Amino acid sequence: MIRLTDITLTFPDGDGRVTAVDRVSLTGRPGTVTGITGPSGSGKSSLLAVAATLIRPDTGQVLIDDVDATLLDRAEAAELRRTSIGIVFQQSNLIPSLTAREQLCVMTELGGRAGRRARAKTSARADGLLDAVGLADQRGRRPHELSGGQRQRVNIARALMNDPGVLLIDEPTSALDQERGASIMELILRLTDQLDTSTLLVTHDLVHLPRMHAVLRLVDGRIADPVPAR
Ligand SMILES: Nc1ncnc2c1ncn2[C@@H]1O[C@H](COP(=O)(O)OP(=O)(O)OP(=O)(O)O)[C@@H](O)[C@H]1O
Repeated sequence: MIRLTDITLTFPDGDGRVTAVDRVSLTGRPGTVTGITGPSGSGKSSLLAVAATLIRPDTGQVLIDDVDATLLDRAEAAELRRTSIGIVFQQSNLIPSLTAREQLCVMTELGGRAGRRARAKTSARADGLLDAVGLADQRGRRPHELSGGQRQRVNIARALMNDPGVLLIDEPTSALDQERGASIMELILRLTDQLDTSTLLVTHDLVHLPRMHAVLRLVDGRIADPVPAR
């Protein structure tokens, strides 16, 4: 579960400050996808960065599974991200030299689990997730040997490796054609349901909004009129 309460975020802008997010509140419940949409510059990515605990807001509370992330120091926030938040950024940041399977395994190895039994568990989870995203046959391939849609599937599987309660995704379909985009969206909806994640998804692609459980539209950093969702 993720709950953002009364979030305001400003950035320095010349002599003054620009308000990127203006008193926004939202709740993402387990097993649901909440869409965040709005025009360019409306604060979508800024809000997602706050939810990801990557930027501390000027005011407001960021509750991740009942922990207020705004009260944590950098190391504590990094640990919360590692254990509780899966993040899929707009630009794929897969490691070129690693196979799809290794991209996933490296996520739990970062946490320092190294024993033989732990490694077997990591491998089994990686294989299960690659299967779930439809890449069981491609697990030995490196990023340059995968299509854009397949790389996006690896990104999503990797974000789920540590079994996070919260999944944050920025523009997952922007680099894909309509058919591949629709299939990535189906995948996100299915995994959200199966793994019971609280998923927040930034998109300006209106065709996907009716599939989401809730939609929040930002204009100039503020929540605008509600958009019909399913
Ligand atoms: N690091 C930064 N420093 C200064 N201003 C910033 C910074 N990041 C974002 N902004 C400003 O905050 C506002 C919101 O930007 P943000 O990137 O969150 O919008 P967005 O809705 O995600 O846009 P897009 O759809 O184009 O990605 C904009 O006015 C932007 O110029």
